[in-house]
Amino acid sequence: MCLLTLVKSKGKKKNLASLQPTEYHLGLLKAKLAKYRAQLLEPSKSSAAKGEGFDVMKSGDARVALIGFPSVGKSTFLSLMTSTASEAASYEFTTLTCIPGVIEYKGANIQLLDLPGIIEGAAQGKGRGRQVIAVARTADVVIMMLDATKGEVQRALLEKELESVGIRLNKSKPNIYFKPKKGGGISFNSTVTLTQCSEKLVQPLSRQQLTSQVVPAVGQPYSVYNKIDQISMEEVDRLARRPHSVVISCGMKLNLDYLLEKLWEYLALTCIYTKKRGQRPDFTDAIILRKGASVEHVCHRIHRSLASQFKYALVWGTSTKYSPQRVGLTHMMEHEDVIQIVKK
Ligand SMILES: Nc1nc2c(ncn2[C@@H]2O[C@H](COP(=O)(O)OP(=O)(O)OP(=O)(O)O)[C@@H](O)[C@H]2O)c(=O)[nH]1
Ligand SMILES: [K+]
Ligand SMILES: [Mg+2]
Repeated sequence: MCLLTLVKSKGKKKNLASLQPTEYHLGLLKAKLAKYRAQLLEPSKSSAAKGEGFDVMKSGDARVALIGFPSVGKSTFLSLMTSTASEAASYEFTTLTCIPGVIEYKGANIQLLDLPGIIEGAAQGKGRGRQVIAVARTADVVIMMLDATKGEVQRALLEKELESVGIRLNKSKPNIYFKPKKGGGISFNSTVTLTQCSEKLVQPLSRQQLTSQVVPAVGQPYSVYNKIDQISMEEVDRLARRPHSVVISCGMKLNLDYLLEKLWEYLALTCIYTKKRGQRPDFTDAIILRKGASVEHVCHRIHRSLASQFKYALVWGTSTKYSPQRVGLTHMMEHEDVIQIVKK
């Protein structure tokens, strides 16, 4: 629900008016900080050559980045899961750039990115840390790949690195949408109760700052402990029970299917099928959207101008009370719903 509508309709004008001036200044401060952070993450001119090969085009329905210390098995994993071969070897820093591959799963194309190993201090620019972290920020899900033989040490260090650059850990993405208004400013929409920000607070921020700060680019990272062929059964058992964790062995191809299932859950993609009037739904070609997508999102995916010609839609599936149900643009779609759009 739009925050402003909420404020007006429920007569809670106080909410906006009582925003502390300090909060407003905090908003400005965060905007500045976001700018500095963005600069920090950009490779400096002299190191431009080092950044070569990191600008991989986004493709497919979602992007997953592999982050981890050297030689944990990131490249081995990419080569196993995709048709791309990424060189793997027993020495550290085998991979020096970003290598993209594609996982095809349940009709979706998931872009998987292999990256160089990062070292402690990556966030401050050690090694290729900045470039790697900058790529991680563009991902829908980050897989923290860990060497199971190194126990918990790697996980704690890696979490510290990622958190120090503002990558939110183990928190789901907030459902906040925004777009620039024609007359200036930003229109703001949220499906959750906001505790940390408000419409007024985000006005001083530019679109880019909003993307990087208010709506973090990265969802929950997932810990994947590789090389379980090298540890005891007890240790496998212990690691597998840790929250947000999956144990695998690339070497012995163990538990990879389970990892894919979990990854799919984590991505929480929503498959929508379309149907023309008087015809059966087209189950061969799903529209794949992120969780929390509305009818409006579906329209945008079909055609840019469809939302403006939209009259109503008929929806069959778990998102409706009865099927079909006549719904408007703001109706939230659920996984495997069928939709028929009626134009004006
Ligand atoms: N025992 C065992 N070895 C593995 C497993 N997965 C990968 N390896 C080995 O670990 C070494 C490093 O693998 P890579 O895939 O190059 O690791 P990486 O994380 O890409 O390394 P960098 O690119 O150097 O950061 C190689 O010798 C692999 O054969 C596994 O499940 N078990
Ligand atoms: K390696
Ligand atoms: Mg590698």
